[in-house]
Amino acid sequence: MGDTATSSSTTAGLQLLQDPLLNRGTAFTEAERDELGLRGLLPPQVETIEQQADRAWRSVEAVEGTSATSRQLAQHITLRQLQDTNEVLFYEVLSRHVEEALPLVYTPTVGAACQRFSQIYRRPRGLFVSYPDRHRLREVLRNRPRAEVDVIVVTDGQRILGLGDQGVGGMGIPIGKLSLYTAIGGIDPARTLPIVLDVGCDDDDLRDDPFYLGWRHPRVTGEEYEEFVDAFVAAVREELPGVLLQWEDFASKNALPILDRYRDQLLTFNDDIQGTAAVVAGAMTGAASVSGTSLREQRVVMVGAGSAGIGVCDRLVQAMVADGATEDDAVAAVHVLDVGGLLVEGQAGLTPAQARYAKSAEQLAGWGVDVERRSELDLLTVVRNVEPTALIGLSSAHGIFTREVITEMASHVERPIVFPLSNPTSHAEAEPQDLSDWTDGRALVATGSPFPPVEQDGARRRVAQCNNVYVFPAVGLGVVASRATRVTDAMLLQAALALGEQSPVRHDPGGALLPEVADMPTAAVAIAEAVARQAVADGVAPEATDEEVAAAVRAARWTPAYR
Ligand SMILES: O=C([O-])CC(=O)C(=O)O
Ligand SMILES: [Mg+2]
Repeated sequence: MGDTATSSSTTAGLQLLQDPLLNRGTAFTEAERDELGLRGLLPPQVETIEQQADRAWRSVEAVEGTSATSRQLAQHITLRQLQDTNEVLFYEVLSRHVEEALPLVYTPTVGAACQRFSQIYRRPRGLFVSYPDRHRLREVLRNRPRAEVDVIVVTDGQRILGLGDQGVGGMGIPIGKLSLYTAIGGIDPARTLPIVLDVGCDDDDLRDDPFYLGWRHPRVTGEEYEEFVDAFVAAVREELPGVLLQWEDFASKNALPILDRYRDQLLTFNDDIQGTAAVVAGAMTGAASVSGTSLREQRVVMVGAGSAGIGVCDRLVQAMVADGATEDDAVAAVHVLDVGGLLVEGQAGLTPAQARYAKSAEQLAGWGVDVERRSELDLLTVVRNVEPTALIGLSSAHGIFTREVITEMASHVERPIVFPLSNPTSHAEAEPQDLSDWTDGRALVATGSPFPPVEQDGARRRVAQCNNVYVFPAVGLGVVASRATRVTDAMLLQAALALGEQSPVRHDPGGALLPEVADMPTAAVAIAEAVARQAVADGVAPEATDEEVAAAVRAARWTPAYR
């Protein structure tokens, strides 16, 4: 193993075969083999990309494992190796098998790949920006493997999916997200850069694992952490001005402060807060359209007052206002509960973002409850009094959407919109099948985690999963195509509304609230156009007509082909 420093390792032909962006493997033509010093380095057959993709996918399917999970992880490794060998071919395989391949390169399998990052490590990809290098971050960025970059996805590994602190292993997430920026959004893979900020790891078992590849140190926190993130952002601005910087899987306590600190300074957004909220608002738009109600008429109960829950509420309010509601009315129509009950005015410890939704005694007059006692303002009481059209969970409280709560809700509205969004499955607020059974199939459901189709009256219905993958690749495409310099809230709202327009349930009553995985690349084009148009309207992108925007989106789309 390892590179041997013989003269043969430096031949131009071999170098070409070892560069995943340039390598075409057996697809190099006879003429190219002569021209590029490849004669003899490849078996004699010249193949098409179709033949190569066929072989590659068969090798993924042939992978065996002792359990479903171990097989999927081995398939993930196989696909990652293909990505590190020949990227065009990797994306050709992904585009042909997007439905089967997506769960292998992305969630849920990428979670296992992060947990076992140090065991399954083969080759480096992206940039490892580690705390001990804090005084040389520009040097680190200058060493980036690709000169021109359109999109960075960065994590510090502290809150990887629902799996907690993975330290340097968090790198699997930026790699996986960027694969989808290309496979779905059509971002040129040569212009993507995954980054992990290695600021230590608080999982002792991981840190003490003899194979652990990260900096073996407890996490840097407080001012030191902030200064490091600041230094990283400064280095990015110096080295890659204008790049889209997506924050991913930071712990709640850091995610919002980081977003607030940089959102007006950089082309940036947080995928977990803003991306997820846009997808939920998109699913809600689709649901409202089939329920025969408008967005501005919705009465929303949100269970979960963390940054994700409040982020969803903010985006919904924005959508309701865009639909004609006043801001005051929209905010008044959104009720938020935390573990202690409904958020009420004067409650201790509310953040300003939460306080926006806290209800006054006046607003609760007529409920017949003592506002001083929040424990009386529990979910069932709130549902009984608010008669919500939509009930959303980002609470991690498994099963909190009980039969009693749902039956109560369904007695007031014809098509109750119910989104149990907590991940993973074991934290979901309800099971889609139960929601269907308790409402005779009237509930309009979207989840956070994947669930099997729901059976209703002998028919099977796919359940929409509100994953941010419906939005982030399209935001990237829209931003790159329009040469936007900021990601504005209005751009994310337009992404949500454009996604809602693609909701299959609009033309098929048995359809899901969000598009099929196989239709994501097509949906991404429409969403990207909406994002780009709004960037122009907001003055954060150069002037362009709608036709010019559409043409720019088409032109910006990279598709796998040997050029
Ligand atoms: O990666 C996903 O599937 C969704 C996501 O951003 C998260 O759970 O953090
Ligand atoms: Mg995430």
